[in-house]
Amino acid sequence: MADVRVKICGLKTPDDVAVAAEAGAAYGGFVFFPKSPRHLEIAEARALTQGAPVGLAKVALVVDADDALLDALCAAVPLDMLQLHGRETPERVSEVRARYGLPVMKAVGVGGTADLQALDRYSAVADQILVDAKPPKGADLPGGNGLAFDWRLLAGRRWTRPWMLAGGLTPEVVGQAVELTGARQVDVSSGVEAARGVKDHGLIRAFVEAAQAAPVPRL
Ligand SMILES: O=C(O)c1ccccc1N[C@@H]1O[C@H](COP(=O)(O)O)[C@@H](O)[C@H]1O
Repeated sequence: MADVRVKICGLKTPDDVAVAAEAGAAYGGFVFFPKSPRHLEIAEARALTQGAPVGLAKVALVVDADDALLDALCAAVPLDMLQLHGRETPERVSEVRARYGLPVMKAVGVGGTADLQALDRYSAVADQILVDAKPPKGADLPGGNGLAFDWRLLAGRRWTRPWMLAGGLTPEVVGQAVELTGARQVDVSSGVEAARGVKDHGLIRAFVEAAQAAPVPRL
């Protein structure tokens, strides 16, 4: 059985990057959103990603970014994927894919069955979809809040593109989340932190181990 692939998001230091890679994460996420405690300046991200092991796919997380930001980011930082985590329309997803030539993962917030249609819409245009918890009304961040949604909403759902489960995952619950949803990829930020925006290296290792030990059901 193939391992569950893990993304550790909100990496901010060279040690965060090294520990995520050594632990066996497939993706490292770098956040470009000034309201986030995980926000990086482009120069910081350039230094971090240039030193990253080749096996770790480098994902830039942006929120409703305009072309000026994406131009600067893509010119300076060696990236493997863009994660669009705002209110980007399907048309904008297609535009970003075409303009930058990088795979695009579109995040969709799920709070109830009404949100599931959006997953179908975006899976037609994005390379991957990220199924996250819908942020609470008035939240500063559209993700990275450590909140889970009811994973049973995904029961029996399939998409044509690879997808990743996110939202409130921790080393303790990731196994159950994988078992219930059949996710083959998982993403975590808050659940591997000692304080908001500060990664805990022991928790990163524990998360990757728990995710990779989870039995993925044949759904
Ligand atoms: O991590 C952030 O600061 C962030 C900011 C803006 C949008 C998304 C963000 N993080 C993403 O949110 C999900 C869930 O995170 P958590 O594990 O519940 O904290 C994950 O995909 C992060 O990549």
